[in-house]
Amino acid sequence: MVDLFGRELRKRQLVVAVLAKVVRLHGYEQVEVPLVERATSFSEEVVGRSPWPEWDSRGCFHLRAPDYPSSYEDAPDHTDVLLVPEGTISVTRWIGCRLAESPDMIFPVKLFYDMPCFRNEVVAELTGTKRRQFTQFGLEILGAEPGNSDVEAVYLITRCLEELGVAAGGTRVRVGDVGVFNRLVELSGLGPDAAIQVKEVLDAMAECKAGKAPERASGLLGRLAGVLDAGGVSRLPHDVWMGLAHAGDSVSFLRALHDSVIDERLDDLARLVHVLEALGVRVETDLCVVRSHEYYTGIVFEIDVVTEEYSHVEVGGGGRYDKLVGHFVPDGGVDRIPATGFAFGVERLVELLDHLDLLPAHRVLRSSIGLSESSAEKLVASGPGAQEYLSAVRIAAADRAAGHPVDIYLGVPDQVERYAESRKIPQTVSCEPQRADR
Ligand SMILES: N[C@@H](Cc1c[nH]c[nH+]1)C(=O)O
Repeated sequence: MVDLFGRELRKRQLVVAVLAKVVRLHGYEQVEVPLVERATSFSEEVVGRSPWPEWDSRGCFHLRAPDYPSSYEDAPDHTDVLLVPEGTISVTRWIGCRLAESPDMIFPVKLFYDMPCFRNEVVAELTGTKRRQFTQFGLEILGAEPGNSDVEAVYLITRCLEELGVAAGGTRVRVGDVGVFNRLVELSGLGPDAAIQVKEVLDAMAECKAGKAPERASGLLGRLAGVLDAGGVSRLPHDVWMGLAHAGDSVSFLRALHDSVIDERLDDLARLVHVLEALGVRVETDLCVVRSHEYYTGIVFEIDVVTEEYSHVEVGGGGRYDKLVGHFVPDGGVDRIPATGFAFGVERLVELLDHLDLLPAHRVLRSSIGLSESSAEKLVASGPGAQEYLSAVRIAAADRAAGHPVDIYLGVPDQVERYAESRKIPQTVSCEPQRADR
């Protein structure tokens, strides 16, 4: 975990502010959730069988919070909680509880959030953008059937990146459908543990195909063959799994099965791709895109930024999760609230924007969208007296009202110039003491 200050912090704030501006413009409302969440929200029943998050349950920070009933002298009860590893669970828990209070809630509900998340990454794997604390900017559309809501989620990803300066063709969205994966598991008679191993391999293969550490591919294919053999999978489904993992165009392997469930999913996927292309989104289909979170139920996608000289695979991802909200409606009774969404890893975004030179100093310091902290255009050189400060506030008021940041000097008197210089504040004005208004 790191401390952030100055330019680095402002970069992140700028990116989040741009993202928030885009999604607000599209009618999304911000939601803020706590940093801890009950461990029960992440139980296997809710989030599925694969270890959470990212294939290993040790990847979460678990805590036991003591609850003292009425004084610290009382023996405490305990609540098992964890530091949130992502936003979707908390947001769906919130909406589920709200739904119980107001059953006539009007759907869809369009939300976004910007929140710190925590994952206990292995120390040797920590990097500048893979840290144990990171920021997610996410968006959820709750209570909307598959179709246009998926289009909107994916389209907004491209709009967000465009607004940050990434050219439209630079954003690539890889789409798949976990419904296809689930059906193939069923057809090939794979047990739950084997299915999770296969899913993990496909997830990694999707990354390889997208260009991230492609040298892993042959090892992954070997591992897949091993899992399928150990699971006693018969010849045809065996070949389909291998072909799916291996192929650039995994759709044709699946079409060859002539299975109505799979065909229907592929038709929906083709429709989604068609609409996205009409919106100018660069989209590729890859059925190896399955995502690690098991709450997904349908369309899933991963977001890359790929230009001629630069490639960042997976700056974010998302998908449909039609069965999650129901788990959080107290007293049950709600089986399906269709929902979709995505999240960006903000640090990854900052890194790639930096790489593409899209966060130059003037943009970070003099952003037009509300980053005024300490990037003052003017310094009012106030002295230590209260009256001087009141004058300075009056002097600063007009500029501030017009949106120009003004800093009032609060240091020792003979250091004003050094201060202005070191903070690179272009203009310093002195202030004459005035009498305070009565
Ligand atoms: N919560 C998901 C992203 C997402 C948001 N909505 C749907 N999916 C993640 O952390 O990867």
